[in-house]
Amino acid sequence: MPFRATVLTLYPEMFPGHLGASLAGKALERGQWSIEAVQIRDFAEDKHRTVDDTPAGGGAGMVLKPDVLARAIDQVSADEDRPRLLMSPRGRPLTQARVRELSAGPGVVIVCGRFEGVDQRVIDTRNLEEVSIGDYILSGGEPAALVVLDAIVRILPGVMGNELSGLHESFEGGLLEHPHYTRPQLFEGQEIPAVLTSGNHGAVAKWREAEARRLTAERRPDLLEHNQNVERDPAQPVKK
Ligand SMILES: C[S@@+](CC[C@H](N)C(=O)[O-])C[C@H]1O[C@@H](n2cnc3c(N)ncnc32)[C@H](O)[C@@H]1O
Repeated sequence: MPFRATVLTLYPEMFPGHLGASLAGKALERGQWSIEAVQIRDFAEDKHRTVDDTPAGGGAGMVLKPDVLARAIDQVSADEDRPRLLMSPRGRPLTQARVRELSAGPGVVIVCGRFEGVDQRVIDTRNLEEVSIGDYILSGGEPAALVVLDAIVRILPGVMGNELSGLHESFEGGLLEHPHYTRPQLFEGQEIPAVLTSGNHGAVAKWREAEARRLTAERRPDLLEHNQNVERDPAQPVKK
């Protein structure tokens, strides 16, 4: 069964968005994955199709109603084992490791928050996994859902042109990736590092490893602390 994404949103017209273009779009056309955007408002039962209400305890903004959202979730994912994600700045930050797990599964149900967020009881009773895409606030969960799906879809089997290239990315081996160069040999007075054109594959691998470590230490020392035992040959695919 191809990977199946169901997105619950107040703005279904935002999907598939950029995922309808390029390699993800071609894979979508080929049926290698599917996406369905479901309008949460269709599950409101009053004549104004109300989806939000004022926060208990007072304060600014509105909160997505649990009854409406629960009906939507139950309708699209009753009796099945796809993980249910809630896009949320309070969630666990998305990692490439979690992306790999999700891409190996049957699909995902993604709930996009709006306003101040969603009622806590629907998070608890419907077992929603809160996922953040970074420490900043978006106006809604839709762009976050597109980010999560982009990361998943690009590593589905057969989606990327060169399957191996996905194994050499930043984070895959616990390090940021080394810098890249291509022709021309001389650009605005700057040469490609000689080792990369030496034809010595062992030396190239060593240089890439050293550069990956240098960049990681400089920009993301937290990654090195979490991956003290990273021993990686960048010429080899990363073992999962
Ligand atoms: C304006 S935000 C709500 C922010 C919330 N009041 C807070 O302070 O945590 C509206 C919705 O956008 C989505 N969102 C905003 N920032 C996000 C982020 N960094 N990662 C994932 N989703 C995000 C969530 O679905 C959220 O419910």
